[in-house]
Amino acid sequence: MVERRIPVKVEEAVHKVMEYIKHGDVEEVLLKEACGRYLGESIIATHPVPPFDRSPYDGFAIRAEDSKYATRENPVSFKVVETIGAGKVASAPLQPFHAVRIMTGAQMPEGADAVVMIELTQSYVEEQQTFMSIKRSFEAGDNISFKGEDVQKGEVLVEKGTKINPGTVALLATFGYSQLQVIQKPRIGVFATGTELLSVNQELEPGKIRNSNAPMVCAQIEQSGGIAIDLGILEDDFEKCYRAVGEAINSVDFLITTGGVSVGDFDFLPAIYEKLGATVLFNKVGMRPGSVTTVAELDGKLLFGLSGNPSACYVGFELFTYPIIKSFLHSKKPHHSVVKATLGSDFLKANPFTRFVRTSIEYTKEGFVVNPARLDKSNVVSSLAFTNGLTILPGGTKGFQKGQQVDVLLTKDTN
Ligand SMILES: Nc1nc2c(c(=O)[nH]1)N[C@H]1C(S)=C(S)[C@@H](COP(=O)(O)OP(=O)(O)OC[C@H]3O[C@@H](n4cnc5c(N)ncnc54)[C@H](O)[C@@H]3O)O[C@H]1N2
Ligand code: MOO
Ligand SMILES: [Mg+2]
Repeated sequence: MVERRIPVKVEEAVHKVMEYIKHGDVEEVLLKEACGRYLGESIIATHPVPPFDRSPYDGFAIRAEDSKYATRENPVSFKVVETIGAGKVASAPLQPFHAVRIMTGAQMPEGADAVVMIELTQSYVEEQQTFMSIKRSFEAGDNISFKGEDVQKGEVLVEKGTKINPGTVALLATFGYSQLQVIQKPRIGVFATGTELLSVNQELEPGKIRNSNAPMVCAQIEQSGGIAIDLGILEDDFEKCYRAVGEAINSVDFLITTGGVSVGDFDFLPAIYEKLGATVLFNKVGMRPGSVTTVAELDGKLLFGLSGNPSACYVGFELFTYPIIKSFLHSKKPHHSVVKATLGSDFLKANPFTRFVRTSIEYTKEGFVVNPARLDKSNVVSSLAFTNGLTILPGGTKGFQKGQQVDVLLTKDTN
């Protein structure tokens, strides 16, 4: 008699897994290696940005009050006393009716309180002295990029647990972080189980297929910010699988197996979890594909028993393993984002379980539109190449029609 499994709701299954969140420690990396990693320390502004008042234009720094009576009919002239490019500072405080020719990014001379763009001035030379004149007045503060206008000293700019993007790298560089603390990546072992499995470089043989799950899952792990450790293929042999799983768990933060979790004669994972003394969080989820996804816990470590069917394996990872990886990385938003979209095709057949349709989501003038990515069956692999989201069709007695609004889980890593 086959054991009857009680399905748990998807949200409940996710909730159960999230009770075993483990947060990663920090490690130091060079700034050039930091993009894509998660901040292990908050970035706090150690100085204002810009650190000094500076000119946002190529022009002339003046005292605004000297320009008060400048008009088209009565231009006011300034003696140009020096020229400073970015990186240089004026040699002396600015005197009345003097101007410093100043370039974008250069520090404002002491005493100057406005900048006139070059295009609004006329320069001329008299007795070997350069002058410039202007035909309108300026207010104090005109055309100045003020110290601290971008960032105030002491501001907490980016919090620990934020994914570092090229913009974050710019900020880190601004504050002199040539090296910084990031969260260690979780090490995740992956076993593909199945006597039918060949490695990628093997020729097909009768009854055999190439192992596509492990390379896919390793890519999913890497894309989510973890380190994938491909532990190879295990034939469906209880003792061999039991020993391999038992040993591997000690050297990784999480362990994924694919296949062998259903009720077949050679589906050994349930018995392996039992013999290992692991606590099974659930072994059936009210979803399609991936209903047989099983998650167990042993000594605080999670064992993800993903389904062998490629599409079910993919979905199981994105729903359960992805948020655990993100949580390990201290992400404050560990789950994939969900957006509203319009169904581009009919799904008329009702299903008691929540369906996660591998979907190609497109952004059109009318908003997001979703269509199934090729054949929507648990055992297909081809749809996965065109999947960038999972359309969530709640279980029930009704089907869904083209044009209906649905929720879509974006599987592209946006967090
Ligand atoms: N009597 C029942 N049979 C099945 C049930 C059920 O409830 N009762 N559930 C079905 C569902 S749903 C799924 S999903 C699969 C799950 O099977 P397993 O997770 O135990 O996986 P396997 O049996 O090992 O393999 C299933 C399928 O996937 C192929 N596979 C396995 N590993 C890989 C890999 N690394 N790369 C590519 N393809 C792989 C394997 O050859 C099988 O075709 O069970 C149903 N059966
Ligand atoms: O678990 Mo199976 O993937 O529901 O199709
Ligand atoms: Mg099976």
